Amino acid sequence: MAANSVASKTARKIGIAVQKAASRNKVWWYDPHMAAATSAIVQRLPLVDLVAEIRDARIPLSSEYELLRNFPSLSRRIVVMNKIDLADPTQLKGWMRYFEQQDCIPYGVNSHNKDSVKGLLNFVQAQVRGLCKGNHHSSETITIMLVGIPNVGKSALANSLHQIGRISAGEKGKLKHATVSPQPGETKDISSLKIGSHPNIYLLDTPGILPRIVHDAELCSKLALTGGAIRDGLIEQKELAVYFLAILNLCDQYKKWAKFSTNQSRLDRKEEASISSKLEMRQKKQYPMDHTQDPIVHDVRGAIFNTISSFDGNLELEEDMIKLIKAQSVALRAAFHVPEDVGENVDNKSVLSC
Ligand SMILES: Nc1nc2c(ncn2[C@@H]2O[C@H](COP(=O)(O)OP(=O)(O)OP(=O)(O)O)[C@@H](O)[C@H]2O)c(=O)[nH]1
Repeated sequence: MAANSVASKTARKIGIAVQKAASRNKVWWYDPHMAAATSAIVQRLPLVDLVAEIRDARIPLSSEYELLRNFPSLSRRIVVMNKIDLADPTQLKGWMRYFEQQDCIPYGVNSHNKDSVKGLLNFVQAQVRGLCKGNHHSSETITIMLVGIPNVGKSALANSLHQIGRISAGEKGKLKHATVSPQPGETKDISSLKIGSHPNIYLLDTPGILPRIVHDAELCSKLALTGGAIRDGLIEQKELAVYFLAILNLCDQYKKWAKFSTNQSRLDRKEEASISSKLEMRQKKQYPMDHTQDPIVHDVRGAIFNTISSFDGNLELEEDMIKLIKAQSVALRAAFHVPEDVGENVDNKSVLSC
């Protein structure tokens, strides 16, 4: 279909560009620490009681952790789809069914949300009880290894589970803190965080690992688009924004953002902002800010809603899709408050985080 062709052509272009840039500069994404971490993980994998593979809920297939393919006999394994706040709920249900059919135990979570993490903790504890009951385990200590590609949120999840697990077990003492960062490759060593007592449950947070070379160009562009696994600088930001808008323009996601359109009264939005900022204040001490409450995110969502809903072209046609994307670039510059004298090469990546 012509409309899809804008998205897929751009995806291919981005993927190939990433691969070329990576091979030309011999940088790829396989940092030296990944080689050391790989052997440390491979040594420990058969020794842990449970493996939790963390994937990005938006791209659960593309964020597969390749290392686990070498351990087909590893039965004690769960697939945790993190960042569900950024994923399409309907698609997520489909992915849950898909993983169940693959004989995996799937779970969806938002590691920035306390209730969601509590749900995961209960789920993990139930798995641990199952292990103990089935006589798979006799010791007082259970270890769970968190594995995944870079930036899927392993450390964020480890911190939240550690914090909630310690509080619910009534344990005092200083909390540990794994490094969380929007840049990939920040976790360089394996660290252990306690998340439960009776039995003691320890999480091993591991550095994110990607395959040394990614041959599939479209996979490269998906990893680049979801922002994180592949380092900035290898990707042409403008192409990435076009790819993102082409995908967004083809789905119904924007309809949810009518409330951010310029037609909604400013008063309603102010009231909404004040309620959410009170909520935010309460949560801020323990959890990172929920990006969906950011006024710029509201403006960006409003701009996207306005441009798509007022567009009367045929998105099946490539030229119309490009016309809409051009109109969106103008509207988004305003939403991001980009001064008029700043040229075309603005960092378009910020739109991806909205
Ligand atoms: N929206 C959203 N962001 C998340 C979530 N979990 C983590 N993040 C963000 O994703 C980014 C990466 O999180 P990390 O915990 O550092 O990821 P990691 O997998 O440990 O990364 P590496 O150290 O590269 O292996 C950070 O900016 C987090 O705040 C989530 O559930 N929702």
